Amino acid sequence: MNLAKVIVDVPTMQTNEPYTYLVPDELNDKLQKGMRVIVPFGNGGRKIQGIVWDIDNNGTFDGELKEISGLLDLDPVLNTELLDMSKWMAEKTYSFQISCILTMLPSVMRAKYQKQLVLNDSSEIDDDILAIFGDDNVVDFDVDEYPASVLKKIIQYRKENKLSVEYKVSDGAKAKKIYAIKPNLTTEQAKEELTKVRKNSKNLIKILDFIINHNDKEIAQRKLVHDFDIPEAAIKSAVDKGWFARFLQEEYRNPYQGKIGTNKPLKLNDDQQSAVDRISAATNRNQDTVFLLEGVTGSGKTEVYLQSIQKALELGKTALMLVPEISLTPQMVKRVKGRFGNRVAMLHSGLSNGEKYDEWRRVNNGEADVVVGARSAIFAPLDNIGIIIMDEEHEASYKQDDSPRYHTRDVAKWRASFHNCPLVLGSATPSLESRARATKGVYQLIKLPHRINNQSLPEVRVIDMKEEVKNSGQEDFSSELLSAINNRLQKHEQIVLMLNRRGYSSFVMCRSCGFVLHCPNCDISLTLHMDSRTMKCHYCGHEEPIPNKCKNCGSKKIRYYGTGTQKVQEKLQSLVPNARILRMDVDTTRRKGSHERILQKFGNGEADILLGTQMIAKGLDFPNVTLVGVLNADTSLDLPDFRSSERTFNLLTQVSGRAGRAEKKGLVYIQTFNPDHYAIRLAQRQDYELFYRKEMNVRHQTNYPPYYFTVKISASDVNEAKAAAKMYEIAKILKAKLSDQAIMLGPSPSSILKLKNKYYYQIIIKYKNEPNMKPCLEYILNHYQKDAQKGLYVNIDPDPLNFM
Ligand SMILES: Nc1ncnc2c1ncn2[C@@H]1O[C@H](COP(=O)(O)OP(=O)(O)OP(=O)(O)O)[C@@H](O)[C@H]1O
Ligand SMILES: [Zn+2]
Ligand SMILES: [Zn+2]
Repeated sequence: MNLAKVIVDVPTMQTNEPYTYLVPDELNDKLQKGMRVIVPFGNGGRKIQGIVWDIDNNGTFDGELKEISGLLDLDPVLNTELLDMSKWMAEKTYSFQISCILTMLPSVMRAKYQKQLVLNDSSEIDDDILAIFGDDNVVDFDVDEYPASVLKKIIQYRKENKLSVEYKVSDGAKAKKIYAIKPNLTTEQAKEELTKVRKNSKNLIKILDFIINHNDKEIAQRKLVHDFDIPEAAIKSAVDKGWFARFLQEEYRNPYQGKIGTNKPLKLNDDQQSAVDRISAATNRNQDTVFLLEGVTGSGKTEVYLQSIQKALELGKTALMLVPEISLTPQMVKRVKGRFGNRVAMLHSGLSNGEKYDEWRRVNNGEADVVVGARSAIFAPLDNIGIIIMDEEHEASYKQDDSPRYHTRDVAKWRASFHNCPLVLGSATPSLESRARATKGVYQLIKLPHRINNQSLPEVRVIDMKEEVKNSGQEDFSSELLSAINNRLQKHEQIVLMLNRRGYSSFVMCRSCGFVLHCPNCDISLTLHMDSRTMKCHYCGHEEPIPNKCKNCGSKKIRYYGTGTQKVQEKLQSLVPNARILRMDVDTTRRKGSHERILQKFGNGEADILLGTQMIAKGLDFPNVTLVGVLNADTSLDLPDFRSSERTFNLLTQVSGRAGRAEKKGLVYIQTFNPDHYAIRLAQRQDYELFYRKEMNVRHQTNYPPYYFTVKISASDVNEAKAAAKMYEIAKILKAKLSDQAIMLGPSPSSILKLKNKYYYQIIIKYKNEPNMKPCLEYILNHYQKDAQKGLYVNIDPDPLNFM
């Protein structure tokens, strides 16, 4: 028997194993591992998508088998490497293999299921039901489209088998097709025709001229219209005459077409050169070494990446470079595309789904051998990888927040060892975990301690806002920062200002009774937004009108507290009326391409000040920026998370690094209410190594990573008591199964207890050596799976980055 093992698109624990199907004869020679198929599933035999995990041409099976119904692909969409990886990843992240597989593929390849209503027997069926079908026997069927009276009848007819409901699997992965033209005439024939056409048939003459000059050329119809000024109607009549063959051709959507110039490799300085030498030696020798490239801001890490990629390409290998989403700036694209041209595929959220699919196919077909992208680009279907790079390796966005909760760094390591190639982790402020591994010699440490051209790091001044408020009542702009802003405006130098809170005011409080307006769905206060004149929840998107009286006591004494980017922009504009200010935050960058447009404008000198949230802290390389101001350095310090010092240090160091990157010297102001906090003091010195040692001490004393491993288990339910009770139950299991060296924090409500109408309770376990941990977590996952049907979800987050 020809059998295939298929991983089905039913994400439950019971279906987390491949299912066996019969391969029908007509698919025998076509079916390959890693293809998407349609298979019947369950008692009703509804059709779902699956992935072929394995094929056995001499299989035996006792019992009844269903047949594969159809193929969705002509070539495999997952190679054996990615198939193996999906299994490893499912185990590592306590998730379902099918979820991992779907995460690896472009979203358009996740099949959609369309319910259909089928008419089996039209006798004795009411007219209003027959009308649904029109002339067909099958129609798409969405339950909410019909009134209850109609649904009732449908249910009855179903019982009588006159109607049935089926599922159609529809594949969203469609290549874009365009018309292309190819001349059918030889040059001689065209010349011959030319003597026959009338002198005033201008368009036909143009067409024949085209054929005479380009007679073997295939050309997009659109191009023929554009470049040769031939109207579509004339092309059609040439097709009718048999001069042209017209056919449909696949076209890649290329968002960068023709927009990017070229650039040449720069002459490396000694530190950069020795970095490239060490990295490419590993590529040469097929060694899966992990390098930690610790380079201060502006030390030229990108050039090291590009030249190391170049070396891999020279050996006929491919390269994968990951950057945080927000660093995929026009500058970054220009540098990489400008260096390697069309060989580069870009994968990021700024592209439409169609564009992403096309870029993915260029990689899958081997047409692109350099991939640059954000988190999910780690799954790009490259063969023969010679180098993997992760820029800003400390960035939290490398960890996915939903299932599968993978960290890109772990996947990158897996792929590097599969391909026997180096992995380069780069940052000015490496994560403590990575830096500690470098100390131990697990990673190779490479340092770039100086800025390019030996420009010094900018001077950083810390301003105590407690004093400032006392003396001048100023909350947003200290007098020192303001005079520095004025000074730069006069000199026509540029300014970057960071305020880590968007919106206008962070909360609204009644001064009579102290009532704060909260989101009805979440345990979070609503933020005032002036542009839309609404109160918004930043977690679930809930919006409501700005209140004019207190919802609790009816008082009109309502005050807005705290500031966000919108309010600061207003204030700043009134302080420096002639300055041109650009604001960059989630609200101004929602539209496709707006992020790029803002940065382009700033880069072109069309604005003096770039004001934004942490979005502006990373990667920007503008030579004319000489002043950076952090308006409130404390926002990330106050969070109940053991990494808050590390995050604050990183953010301040990164944003400081935007100043003085070229010839002109940079200056940075950090405004804070905690001027003596070590994270702020050390960020002032931009001394990563000292911060690392200090913070390692803190972690050692408090038993946190990198000294301990952590795992977070959480339960959520619309009923708070149920979520809490479940966590206490789980706590009991954990206590029974784990050693007494494991430290358990909780059960406790999560810091945001209520989110999108669900309550969250959690346990955090810190542990060192706990052989029982994996089986124990798997037991919990299996055991509580059934509760998901009732709306109670138990989630496991290994090595969580978010403790709240
Ligand atoms: N060898 C070189 N010669 C001249 N200029 C260079 C050289 N290497 C890099 N540069 C330039 O130095 C500037 C800073 O480099 P780059 O942006 O790569 O720094 P970085 O280390 O990534 O900094 P950050 O961590 O702050 O993003 C860029 O404008 C880059 O073009
Ligand atoms: Zn009130
Ligand atoms: Zn909400």
